[in-house]
Amino acid sequence: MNEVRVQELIRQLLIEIGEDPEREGLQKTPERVAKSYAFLTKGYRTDPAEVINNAVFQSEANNMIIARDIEVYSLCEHHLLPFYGVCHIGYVAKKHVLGLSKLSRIVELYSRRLQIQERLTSQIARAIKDAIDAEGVGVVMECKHLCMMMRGVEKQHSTMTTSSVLGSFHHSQSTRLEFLNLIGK
Ligand SMILES: Nc1nc2c(ncn2[C@@H]2O[C@H](COP(=O)(O)OP(=O)(O)OP(=O)(O)O)[C@@H](O)[C@H]2O)c(=O)[nH]1
Ligand SMILES: [Zn+2]
Repeated sequence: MNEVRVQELIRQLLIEIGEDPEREGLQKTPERVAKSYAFLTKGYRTDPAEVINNAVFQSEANNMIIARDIEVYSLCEHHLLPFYGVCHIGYVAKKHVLGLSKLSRIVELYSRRLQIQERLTSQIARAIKDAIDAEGVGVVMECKHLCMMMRGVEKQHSTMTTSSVLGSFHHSQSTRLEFLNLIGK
């Protein structure tokens, strides 16, 4: 991302919305916004292999591993407004498990992009499945979308829930139910 070009675009945007980019409070705004977008979209410039960083460990146990309430902040691709909430992840390993922090890092990798919640949910599930050849993966995400709260239909209390289930979480109802039970759903 070319931050200097983004700064100029933000300056133009300020003018178009009727602001004066030279007034004191706005002088550094293009620079701040460019930095902010670089962070909020860093997922495009992050290499999945680097994120996982070989934190794949052998394990014979094939019980279910759960990470609950991982915070999610993303931008909706329709309005560039935030959606945010929590993500719950479960998987059953075949031979390998992932370093615990890597689940959160995979969430970051895909949430720091322009997204719809459905795709974000399935990309996270797929990345975990592929990284360790898991027997099954389940991801449930619950988010609030500012594009529905502060504009548009202006619904303040609605939450969107999405899920993606792969492998045994897809085929086996008992595995899926165990997952939903463990995440408290
Ligand atoms: N399925 C899905 N829809 C989303 C997500 N984020 C935003 N949307 C919806 O995308 C739709 C875009 O609809 P459009 O009619 O093209 O855009 P709009 O006129 O701004 O729509 P309103 O929000 O209804 O004012 C809206 O219904 C949004 O609520 C998401 O993550 N998943
Ligand atoms: Zn939106």
